[in-house]
Amino acid sequence: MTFLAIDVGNTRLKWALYDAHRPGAALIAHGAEFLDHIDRLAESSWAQLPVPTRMLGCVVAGDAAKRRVQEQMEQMVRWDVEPQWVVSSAEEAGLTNGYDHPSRLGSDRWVAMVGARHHVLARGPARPLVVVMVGTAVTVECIDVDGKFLGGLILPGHGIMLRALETGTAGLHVPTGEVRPFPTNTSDALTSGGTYAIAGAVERMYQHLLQHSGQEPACIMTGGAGWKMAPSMTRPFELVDNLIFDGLLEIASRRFGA
Ligand SMILES: Nc1ncnc2c1ncn2[C@@H]1O[C@H](COP(=O)(O)OP(=O)(O)O)[C@@H](O)[C@H]1O
Ligand SMILES: CC(C)(COP(=O)(O)O)[C@@H](O)C(=O)NCCC(=O)O
Ligand SMILES: [K+]
Repeated sequence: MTFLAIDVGNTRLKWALYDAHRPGAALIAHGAEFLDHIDRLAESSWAQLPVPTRMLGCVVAGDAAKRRVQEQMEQMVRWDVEPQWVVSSAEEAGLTNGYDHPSRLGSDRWVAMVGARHHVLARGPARPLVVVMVGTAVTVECIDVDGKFLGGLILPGHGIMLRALETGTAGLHVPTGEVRPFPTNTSDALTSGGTYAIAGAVERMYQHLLQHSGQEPACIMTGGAGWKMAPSMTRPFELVDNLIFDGLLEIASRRFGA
């Protein structure tokens, strides 16, 4: 009973094939493609793959991207698997959704929160939780000790911040710099500005959650650019590579049964 997990973000599609649709399943193969390259998945990365029995994904890159992924799945002659996509809901896998309109919450955020909550529960008692996802955009979610998603921030990721500054000013066209406490050149000033904007926003949410719960939150970070942020955080953050896949496994085990 192989399981294909797919996460279509605004920059890249990430996929992973597991030997079962349950938490802790063994990873058989995985990969990532920029969205422009979705249309060659069938003839490249997926060509030699064992046939998936079930599939579950999350997509925030729009309906056209979703259709292109489904087209690739249809092109796989030996595959006979129905594409299923997570939609954020009021409740899922022990998590409750405090969003004003639960279905408007990005499904990648919802799935990552499911993964993070179960990551904490697998290690000990429930704790309040800050989940940071550093992708095209950055999201910072707060979950209370009972598993209620209280709310979260959306801010621009590194790339968007730099592009916004480049296009919005006359004099900011410089190579990527280093993160410095006291930047003394334009490159370092831009790179440090972006990094500390994110770190500062996260710190603020940590404080909100600490104040709300009266208990130190656990902190988990994920996403393609998470490793860039890790050294600049003000609190100890656990960097988890595959939080979205962990969430998809958790949801799949409930949805598809044993
Ligand atoms: N090898 C890489 N390929 C692409 N983007 C990368 C890579 N390493 C880090 N990044 C950064 O990660 C971001 C994309 O992360 P990702 O989690 O794939 O985003 P999304 O889920 O929004 O598609 C990019 O904005 C880029 O800054
Ligand atoms: C916030 C996001 C753009 C993040 O996308 P990503 O950086 O993962 O590509 C995405 O989760 C989204 O489109 N959300 C819908 C709006 C919301 O969550 O409120
Ligand atoms: K994402």
